[in-house]
This record gives sequence, C-alpha cells and structure tokens, in this order.
Amino acid sequence: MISEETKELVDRGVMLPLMEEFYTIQGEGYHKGTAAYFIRIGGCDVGCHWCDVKESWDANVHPPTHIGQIVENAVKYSKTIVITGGEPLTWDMTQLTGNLKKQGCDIHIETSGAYDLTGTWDWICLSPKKIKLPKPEIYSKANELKVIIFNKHDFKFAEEQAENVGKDCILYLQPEWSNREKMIPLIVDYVMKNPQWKVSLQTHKYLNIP
Ligand SMILES: C[S@@+](CC[C@H](N)C(=O)[O-])C[C@H]1O[C@@H](n2cnc3c(N)ncnc32)[C@H](O)[C@@H]1O
Ligand SMILES: Nc1nc2[nH]cc(C(=O)O)c2c(=O)[nH]1
Ligand code: SF4
Ligand SMILES: [Mg+2]
Repeated sequence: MISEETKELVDRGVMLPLMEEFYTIQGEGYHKGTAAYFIRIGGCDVGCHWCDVKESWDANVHPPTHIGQIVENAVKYSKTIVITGGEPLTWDMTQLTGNLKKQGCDIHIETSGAYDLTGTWDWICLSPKKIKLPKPEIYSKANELKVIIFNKHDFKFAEEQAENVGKDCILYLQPEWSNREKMIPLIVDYVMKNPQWKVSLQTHKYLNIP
C-alpha cells in the first residue's frame, strides 16, 4: 500500500509509477534508428488485446518514483527522451517534461491520446485505439499518426483517424507484431496504392534490442 502522501505526489505528477527505463534505438515511426532514452511509465486502462507490454497496465506494481530521479538517470545517457508506457497521459506530465526541458532535452511521447494532453512535447506520436478514442484536442498537435494494423478493418479506421490530423502530420501503418506475416503484404499493397501513408515496422524487435 502506498501512503496518502505518495498518492498525492503521483496525482500531481511529482512522482510517477516507473516500470522501466532504458537507452536504446527508437524502433518505430519517424525517428526510427535514432538513439534515445526510454522512460516507461506504468498504468493503462485502454486494454488493447494485442498490447505488447501488458505488464505495464497495473500502475500499482510499478514503484512511485520522484521525477527528479528519473530525469537525473535519463540525462546521463541521452538528450533525446521517449516517454511511453503504459499510457503516459494517464498522469500529469507537466512536471516531468518541464524538468527534462530545463536539462535541454528533446522530448517525444508515445500515446494513444485517450486522456488529456499534459506536458511540453517536441514530438507527439499518436497511436489511436478504437476501444478508447483519442481526445479531440490532440489530433492537431500530433506530429505522426501511427495506426496499428491487426486486421483488414484497421485500414478503414486508419483513414477515419487521418481525417482528424493536421496536414503536416506523417501517416504510418504499423503491423501488429503477432499478425505481421499476414498483414505485411496487405500493408505494402495499401501503401503503394495510397502513398500518403508510410510503413512503420517495430525494427527493434528485428534487431533484438529493447
Ligand atoms: C506499448 S504502447 C505505449 C504507449 C501508448 N499506450 C500507446 O499505445 O501509444 C507503444 C506503441 O506500441 C504500439 N504497439 C503496442 N503493441 C503492439 C503490437 N503488438 N504490435 C505493434 N505495435 C504495438 C502502440 O500502438 C504504440 O504505438
Ligand atoms: N526500441 C524501441 N522503440 C520503441 N518505440 C516505441 C516503443 C514503445 O514501446 O513505446 C518502443 C520500444 O519499446 N522499444
Ligand atoms: S494503449 Fe498502449 S499501453 Fe495501453 S493497452 Fe494499448 S498499446 Fe498497450
Ligand atoms: Mg514497445
């Protein structure tokens, strides 16, 4: 059980349930191939059945950690920081991103957009989910839209989502990992016919890195 005091600090985003942090190569989307320090915050109740980090969902199993500590660890490795989860927007990201900005970091987020957008971001990767759609405000701020393709219906969902983003937002289709052999040929064909879209792969999984 966490104390009332800790709970209050987490509510204010001064402490956050930290699942893991690691220095790696961004595997997905526009910044794939770029070295970055990943901060994975626990807690998500979106519930994607194919989620590749289900261990992140229960915030209670991830220790509340002072953001000062998180930032101190991060800047030892990189000035390019990716905040992911879980769903990072479950929490107030104002304090964490404010602190990282003071250290001169470039801060990226991986989000479903299902909760209010808090924090200061240099790059927003919006990966919308049918079961809990993004809050309307985030669409115009997304730098990339990354739709996961698990089945054929997801192409239609991708097109619907693309109508909401700004004209400079980069559009990606990313195969759901467990179904990739089936969906990659369809994605390749789709992108050749609809070249406003690009393919995104989870390249870190091919490289065997975190
Ligand atoms: C684990 S999520 C965490 C961030 C946030 N909750 C979200 O969904 O955007 C990080 C990224 O991985 C994607 N992802 C999760 N499981 C996946 C899978 N099985 N195959 C492909 N992409 C996946 C998500 O759509 C998201 O873009
Ligand atoms: N290397 C690497 N790149 C990633 N891009 C997005 C990831 C995520 O889980 O948010 C991820 C991840 O888990 N590892
Ligand atoms: S929103 Fe992200 S973390 Fe949450 S279940 Fe879906 S893929 Fe996993
Ligand atoms: Mg991942």
